[in-house]
Amino acid sequence: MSSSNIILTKTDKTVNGTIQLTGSKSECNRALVIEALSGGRVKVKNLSDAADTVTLAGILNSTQLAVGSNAVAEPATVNIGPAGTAMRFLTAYFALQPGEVLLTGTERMKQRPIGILVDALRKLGANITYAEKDGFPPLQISGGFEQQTNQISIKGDISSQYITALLLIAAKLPQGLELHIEGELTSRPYVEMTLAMLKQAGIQHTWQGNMISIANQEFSETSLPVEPDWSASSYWYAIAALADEAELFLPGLTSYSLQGDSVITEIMANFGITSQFKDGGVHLKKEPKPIQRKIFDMKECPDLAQTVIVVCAALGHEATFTGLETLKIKETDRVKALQNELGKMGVKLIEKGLVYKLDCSEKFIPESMFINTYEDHRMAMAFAPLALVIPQVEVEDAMVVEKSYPAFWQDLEKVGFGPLTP
Ligand SMILES: O=C(O)C1=C[C@@H](OP(=O)(O)O)[C@@H](O)[C@H](O)C1
Ligand SMILES: C=C(OP(=O)(O)O)C(=O)O
Repeated sequence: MSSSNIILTKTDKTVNGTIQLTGSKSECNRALVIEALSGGRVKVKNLSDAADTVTLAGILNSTQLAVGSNAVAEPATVNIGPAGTAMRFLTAYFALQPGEVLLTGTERMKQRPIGILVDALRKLGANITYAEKDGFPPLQISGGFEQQTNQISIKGDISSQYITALLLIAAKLPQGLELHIEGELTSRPYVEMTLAMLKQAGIQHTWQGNMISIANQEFSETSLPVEPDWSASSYWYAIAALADEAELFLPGLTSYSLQGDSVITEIMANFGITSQFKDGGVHLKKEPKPIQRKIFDMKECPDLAQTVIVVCAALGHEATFTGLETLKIKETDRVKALQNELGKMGVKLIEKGLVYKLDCSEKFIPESMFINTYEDHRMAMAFAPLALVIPQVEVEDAMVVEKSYPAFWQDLEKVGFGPLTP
């Protein structure tokens, strides 16, 4: 598929089908770093085809080979593209590995803050300098260091990815790590996912109050299976919510998941979507009912925010949203991007301090709508379901979905969204 726009139409408002989702990029990215740190004792199972994961796997493979052949004497430039999670995890990983690396990414990556993580790693003893702007990638990392302390304090309210990055390397630190989380912890389920996966890989921890401790210890010989991506499932829940009738089967998803985004089942129950776990997956069914819930807190599931806000806008449901603070430093400023695009159907997302209110009083359904995507996969995927309520939806830069869900458009085509005109 070319990197051009795509046009979606869906005249028939019924959606039926089976969609096999790719693996969770969050789980995969953790599993890959754990595999690399374990020296191959831990093996990843069901690698995702998300571009961020493929990029990370390629980098870890090539840099491990380079270390083996002593070829890292020359500083290597490592370009992580738009993958924020991988950027943060690799910063900690390369700080530990011997060798010189210039770690960089897209122009947007150079605007995504990393100072909190760099400060923490420097306190541990790591040698990291900023190649351009203080506090932001690219980073010059001179890997391998003598550990200065095992006590680190870190702010918890900007990104949980900094915390995960430190936890992933903690067991390899000679003195282990005692991580004190300052203030509120955002995206908490992602930290829980990290600790659960480390545990599967044989790494024990304690978490008491604001303190997470991991001693120096060995990884076990084991495999880490990766579940399908619950964040990706959210677009199917949105499609079901906007369809007249929907019956969908998503194989491989189970009621117990390491992914906090599995909370989409509870969120979408408010929109009449039932989730039944059987046949080795989840069955979604639409059973129309009035929407009751008025307040949605997205702090623990920020990647679902766009999906849920677009569904509310399309249904004219004037809900209130909290926990959107971190959206401004993701692939784009997602709050601004949502405000711009919802504005094209007369819906406003009004910021009042930390609370956002959806105002649908001037909402209208245009004949066609052009969706700008701001190099953000979730803008493309969250707005695509609008083709069920707007006769024609054109989505800019269709390839953007590759970051986490490369088969998204093909999957839409399977259930009758079309013609998909590249
Ligand atoms: O650790 C992870 O895999 C992720 C953590 C979250 O980021 P923040 O902790 O920055 O909110 C989430 O938005 C991102 O897509 C994936
Ligand atoms: C925020 C996201 O990813 P990352 O931070 O890894 O770029 C995302 O996938 O929504």
